[in-house]
Amino acid sequence: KLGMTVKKNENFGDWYSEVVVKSGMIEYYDVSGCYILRPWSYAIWEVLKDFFDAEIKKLGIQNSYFPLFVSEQALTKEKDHIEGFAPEVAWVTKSGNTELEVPIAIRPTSETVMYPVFAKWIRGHRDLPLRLNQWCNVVRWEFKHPTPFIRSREFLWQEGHTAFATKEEADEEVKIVLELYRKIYEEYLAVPVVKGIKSEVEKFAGGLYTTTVEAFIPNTGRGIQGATSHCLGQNFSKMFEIFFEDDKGERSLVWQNSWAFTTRVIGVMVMIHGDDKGLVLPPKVATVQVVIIPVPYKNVDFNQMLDACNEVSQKLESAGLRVKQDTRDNYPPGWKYSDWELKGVPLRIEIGPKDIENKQVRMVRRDNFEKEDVPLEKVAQRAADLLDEIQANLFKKAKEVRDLCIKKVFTWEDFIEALNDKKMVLAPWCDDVEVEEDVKARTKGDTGAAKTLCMPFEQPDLPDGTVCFASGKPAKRWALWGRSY
Ligand SMILES: O=C(C[C@H]1NCCC[C@H]1O)Cn1cnc2c(c1=O)CCCC2
Ligand SMILES: [Mg+2]
Repeated sequence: KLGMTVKKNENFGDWYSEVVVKSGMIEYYDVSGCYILRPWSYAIWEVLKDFFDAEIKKLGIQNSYFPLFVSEQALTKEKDHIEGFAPEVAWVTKSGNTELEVPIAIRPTSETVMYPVFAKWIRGHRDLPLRLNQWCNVVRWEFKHPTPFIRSREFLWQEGHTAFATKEEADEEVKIVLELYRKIYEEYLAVPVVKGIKSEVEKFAGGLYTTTVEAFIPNTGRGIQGATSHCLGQNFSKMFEIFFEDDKGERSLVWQNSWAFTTRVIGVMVMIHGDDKGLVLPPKVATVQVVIIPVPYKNVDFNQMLDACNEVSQKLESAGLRVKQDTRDNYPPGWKYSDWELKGVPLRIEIGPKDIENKQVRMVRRDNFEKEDVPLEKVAQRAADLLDEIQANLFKKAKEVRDLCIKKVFTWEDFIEALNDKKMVLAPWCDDVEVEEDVKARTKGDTGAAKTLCMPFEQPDLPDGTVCFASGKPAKRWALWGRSY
C-alpha cells in the first residue's frame, strides 16, 4: 500500500521505519547498519551543508580532505581517546586474496589522521590559527540497534579541527560553532535544543570539555545528542607533539577544538515533525516547498489547466520558492494530495475550473491542513508568508511539547517518577563522577539507564543549601538527565 499504515503514537519504531521509506528518503541496503540516502533526504543534507559551509567560511575556516584510511600506529597514539572506542573501529585486513602486512583502519573520526600532519605544518605562531574542516563519511561499527539517520555504521558529517595559540581563542570558537548548530536545529529544522556542557563521564574522553546541543524525542522519552563542539585543550597536542614557537620564542603546545554535526539531524527532524500522514518538512529545508496540482474537470480543456499551473509556478519561482507541478495524467488529484502529504511538502496549491474562472487558487497547509482561497495576483506573497508561518508554527509546537517534557525535581523519588513518565529531568547535582555512575546503575532497566544529557548553560537559580537529588551532597549546579539514544 502506498500510504502510511502505522500510527506514530501506536508504534513509533515501525512508524519511523515506514515513513522514511515511503516518503522516498531511505532505501534499505544489504550491508547491516547501512542505508541509501535517496534524493528526498540528500537534498535536505545539501541545504544544511550549504548553510554551515558558508558560515564557517565567513569565520575563515577552510575545507580540505584527508584520507579515509588510518594507520594502526596513528590510531592508537592517543591512549584514552581510543581505548573505549576500539570495538567500533573497522579494519581493512586484505586486498583481493592477499592479507595486508599491517591492517589499516577506516576513519571513525579524523583526529589521528590529521594531527600528525598538524605537527608538521605548525612551527611558529604565524602558522596559527590553523582551522580546517572536512565534509566526509565515517565508519563506526555500532552494535546498538541501527536506525536510519539516527545510528548507522556509515554516516555523513562535517568535522572541524582547529588549532590556536591560546585557550581563549579556542574557547571562543567552541561557542561560535555551537551556536551554528543551534541554528541548524532551531532555525532550519524547527527542532528545539538545549545548549549545555557534558559531564566528565559523558564528555569526549580525549578532550578538555564538550559542549552540546541536546534534542528530545517525546514519543520515546529519550534525549538525543544533536551535535558537539569540543575543546580538546592540549591533550592531543601533547600526544601528537604539536608545538609552536610563540612571539617570545617560547615553545608551547597548541590549544585545539573539534566539532561535528551529522546526517542524524535529518532523523531527528522526521521524528519530531512527522505525523500519521507521513513527513512534515520545515519549509527552510524542504526540497519542494510548494506543489501545484491541477484538478481537471470533464468539460474543461486540460491545456488551460496546465497554462494556469505554469503561470502560478513561474510566479512562485520568481519569488525564490522551490516549486513543483504535479501534472501527471495517470493519477487523480486525491491520490496526489496524499502522495505529497506523505512526502511532507509544506504547501499545496490546487487549481480547479472554478479557481481559473475566479482567478484564484486554493492553498492547503501541510502542518495544520488549513485551506484558503488566494487571488492570483497575491499568490507569490501569500505562499511566501504561509511558508514562514509554517516554519514558525512547527518550531513553536515542537518547543511547547518539548518544554512539557522537562520536569524540574529536587528528590530521588520525583526524579524516578519523571524518568518513568518518559520525561527529561532537571535536577540539582553535586557533579561527582561516582554519583553519575551510581544513578546509571540505579536506573538500569530494559529501556536503558538515565544519564546526564548536559549541564544547561541556562541554569535556574540554585538556592543555598540545595542538596543533590541523588547523593544528598551540596548541589553545585542543575543537570538535565534522561534516557537517551
Ligand atoms: O569523534 C569523536 C570526537 C570528535 N571527532 C571529530 C568531530 C567532533 C567530535 O565528534 C569521539 N569519538 C566517537 N566515537 C568514536 C571515536 C571517537 O573519537 C573513535 C573511535 C571510534 C568511535
Ligand atoms: Mg558512538
